[in-house]
Amino acid sequence: MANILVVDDEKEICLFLRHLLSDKGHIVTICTSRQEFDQTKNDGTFDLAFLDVRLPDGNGLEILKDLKSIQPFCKVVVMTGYSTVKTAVEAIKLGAYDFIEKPFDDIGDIEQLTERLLTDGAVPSQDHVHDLAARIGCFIGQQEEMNQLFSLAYKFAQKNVTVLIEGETGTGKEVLAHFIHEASLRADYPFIGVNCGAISEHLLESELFGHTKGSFTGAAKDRKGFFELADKGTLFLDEIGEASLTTQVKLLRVLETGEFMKVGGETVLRSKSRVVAASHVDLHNAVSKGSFREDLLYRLDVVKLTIPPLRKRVQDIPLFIEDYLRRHGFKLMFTEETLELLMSYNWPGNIRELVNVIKRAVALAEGETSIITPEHLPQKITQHAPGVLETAAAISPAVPKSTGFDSFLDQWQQEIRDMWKSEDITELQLVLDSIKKLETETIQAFIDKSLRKTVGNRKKAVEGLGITMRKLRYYLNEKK
Ligand SMILES: Nc1ncnc2c1ncn2[C@@H]1O[C@H](COP(=O)(O)OP(=O)(O)OP(=O)(O)O)[C@@H](O)[C@H]1O
Repeated sequence: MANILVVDDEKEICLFLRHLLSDKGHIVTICTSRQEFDQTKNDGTFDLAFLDVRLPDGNGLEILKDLKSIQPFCKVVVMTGYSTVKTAVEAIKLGAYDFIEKPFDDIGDIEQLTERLLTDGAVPSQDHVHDLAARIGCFIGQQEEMNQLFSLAYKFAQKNVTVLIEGETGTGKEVLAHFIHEASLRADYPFIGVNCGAISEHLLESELFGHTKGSFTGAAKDRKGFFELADKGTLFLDEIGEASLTTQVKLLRVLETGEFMKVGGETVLRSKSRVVAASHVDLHNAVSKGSFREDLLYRLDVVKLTIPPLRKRVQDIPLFIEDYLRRHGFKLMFTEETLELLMSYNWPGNIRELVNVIKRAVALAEGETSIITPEHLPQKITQHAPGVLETAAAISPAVPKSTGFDSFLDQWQQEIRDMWKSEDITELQLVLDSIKKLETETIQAFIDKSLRKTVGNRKKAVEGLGITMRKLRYYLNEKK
């Protein structure tokens, strides 16, 4: 017998849960408002709470924080509608154990969840997350942010919601999508990945939705698309931001209704697969530029998981290497100095780049030595040692550092705002001078950034900047 709290302004939901849970022998306390919750929260100890996230006189997340601080051992399940699933992500970050969607589809699910939560031993812990990750060769590391990310992914994997993964190139978006698939009830069905940016619009539509015989030149027979082949599994749409606007309309339709048609087909088919989408560009920016549909983003962005770049979790690099070497059966050791160099590099290609650097080092050391030293690393990393950066900065001493540029931008904005707000008529020359200053400083800052990135290599810098060497010298005040 357990003490269960139900907080929901919908009386039918409260009565339903009271009926369901007291039938199982539990004591159920009901609050239909924040006010009632405040009056009840200190009445005894609750083992479990079902919380609505939207109350007329309060926010469920505030109640959650409150409840967790007074009764830290009370397990909390939040109840959401489809439009509030995003709030569930917040709730889980704040310590809720799980969420259920209203209206309730399956009473059995609630009974099982209650049973599971009230039987401590059956509560899936962080160990389950790590065990699954290890089984599929997915590294999590020790950083809090990554652990929280994988635990969220694990929880949402079991739900029927679309997941959007954001992260720079090579951060492991596909690896995470695969983890979600394996953690879901769909694990026995296919996991199919497609890169929306790698193929032409026409081919992409045919790959996704299939085509009928004769629908285009070369379509010799009917073919199933990924939505059909994935069946009840997971379809991973990588680089979704690259899909054309026409394909986006069709994707929106499948996500909204589950319906689609083959290219050239006339029969409406239904998809049961779950979509996990990924993008290395910020899709909200793409919406504001008009290259991505807002309604599609709304559909995709139900649960957003953002993978941090490797440079923000360099402490995990030695662990990653250890894990990689163990998984591949290499009996090698990286020296402290080598690890330090790897940790001070900025990894624009993220884990993919790290894997390539490890593979290269292993290949160079093979048959020669079991100790990996800086000699086994590419120059871009050994040259990135502290001191080299200072050399790069010394090349253009007049240039502000990027943080300095940030504060310059703030100051500049303020200066223009002050002129704009001034009651007096502003001399236009002052405005023009200020704009000129912005131009000069911005150019200098971008040049500085490129020189830092190329560790002072001017040839590479001009290639990236798309300017001539002469122009670079001009900007660096070395007019020749
Ligand atoms: N968590 C991880 N554990 C183990 N290996 C990883 C992990 N994340 C990434 N990798 C490695 O990095 C490579 C790139 O990962 P992945 O393809 O998932 O990145 P991505 O973010 O989808 O890249 P892109 O943006 O280019 O599509 C993988 O092949 C894998 O070797």
